[in-house]
Amino acid sequence: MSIQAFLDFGKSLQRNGKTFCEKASCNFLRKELPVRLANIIKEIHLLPESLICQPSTQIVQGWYEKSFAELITYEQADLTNDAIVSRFTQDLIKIRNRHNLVVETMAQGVVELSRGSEDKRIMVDSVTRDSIQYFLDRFYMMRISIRMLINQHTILFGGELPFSAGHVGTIDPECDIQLVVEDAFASARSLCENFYEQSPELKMTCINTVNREEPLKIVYVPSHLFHISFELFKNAMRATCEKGGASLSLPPIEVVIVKTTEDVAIKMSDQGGGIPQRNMPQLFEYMFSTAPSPVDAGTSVNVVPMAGYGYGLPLSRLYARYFHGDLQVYSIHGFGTDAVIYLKTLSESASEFLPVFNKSVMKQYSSTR
Ligand SMILES: O=C(O)CCCOc1c(F)cc(-c2c(C(=O)NCc3ccc(C(=O)O)cc3)noc2-c2cc(Cl)c(O)cc2O)cc1F
Repeated sequence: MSIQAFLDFGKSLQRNGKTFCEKASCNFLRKELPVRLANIIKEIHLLPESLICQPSTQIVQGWYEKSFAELITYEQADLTNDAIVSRFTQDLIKIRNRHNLVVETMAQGVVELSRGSEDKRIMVDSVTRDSIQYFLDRFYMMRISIRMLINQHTILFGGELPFSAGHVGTIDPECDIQLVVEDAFASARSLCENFYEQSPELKMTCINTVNREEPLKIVYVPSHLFHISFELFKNAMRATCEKGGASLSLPPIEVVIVKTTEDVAIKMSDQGGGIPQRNMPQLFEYMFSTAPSPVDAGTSVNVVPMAGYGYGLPLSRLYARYFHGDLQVYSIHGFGTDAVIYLKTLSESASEFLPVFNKSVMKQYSSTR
């Protein structure tokens, strides 16, 4: 699906009526969701045995198999029966809630593997690490796509409220990029103030090369852009405050947003000291991110780290890539870091970027089986 297709379907409710559209949406989802779940389940089976055998991985696998089994009971259902259509929508809400903690539970499975909870002899070799990195990128991207399909349906038909008026499901047809980025900055800033008792200022420049003097708007999912921006601002503020120490004036975080006919680019530049090039690959690694967190290391539990080895960055890159955008980080060690979010300007070009399951995928795992 492209963002435009999601939008067109949502807008067709006025023309075709809600009941007709809910049946059409059910008919699409009862085929599409089991296919996406089946792809994930097939790929879980290809994981290194050392990860599959972990208790938390087993829990996640069980959730996917249970949800698949529930959805395929609708394969031949009579969708002219309103009660069945309504039950399908309620079951989607139940399935989405069942999977709310998949990221954390899967991360726990990776931690259990790293700690060798089952068998101290398990060392995570680089081939296993690579296949886990490959799997989790695909696994979490598929999860983003499944939750997008379910959320669109449950907001349009399940009585769940859209984020605000004018939105079509989770999509804002006129998403004001500057406002969402400023919102994310404010949220990260209050977290920063609580933790560091200081925070850098924001210096923002907006350039709209398509319609000068107009606000920079595109059709997008504001919650995705907020999630990505919030994560990047947290990192930039952490580096700036850690480097700045108790100095009175911190260098600002400079944001430049540029919209052209092709792309929207959002660059966030900080003077937080940067990272050595040798460390850059680790930023996006799930295995690195799940190293025992500062809290695990015995720090007092009330110390909530600004950025605590979470999956924040790799997941943010998946959100950016989901509709064919990207997230890139350029760091100058000794000076600071630039993080750039790229989004598609045209909603027709912003189509879902889905992992496909085929023979070449199986080769990616073959060396670990
Ligand atoms: O919780 C999560 O998922 C995010 C966890 C991630 O947490 C991090 C974090 F917030 C910020 C940094 C960091 C540092 C740093 O820390 N520099 C100090 C140091 C100096 C020397 C060496 C060395 O010699 O090895 C390493 C670091 N410098 O720039 C950044 C930085 C990183 C990103 Cl992705 C960004 O968007 C903006 C930034 O300013 C690194 C993180 F890792």
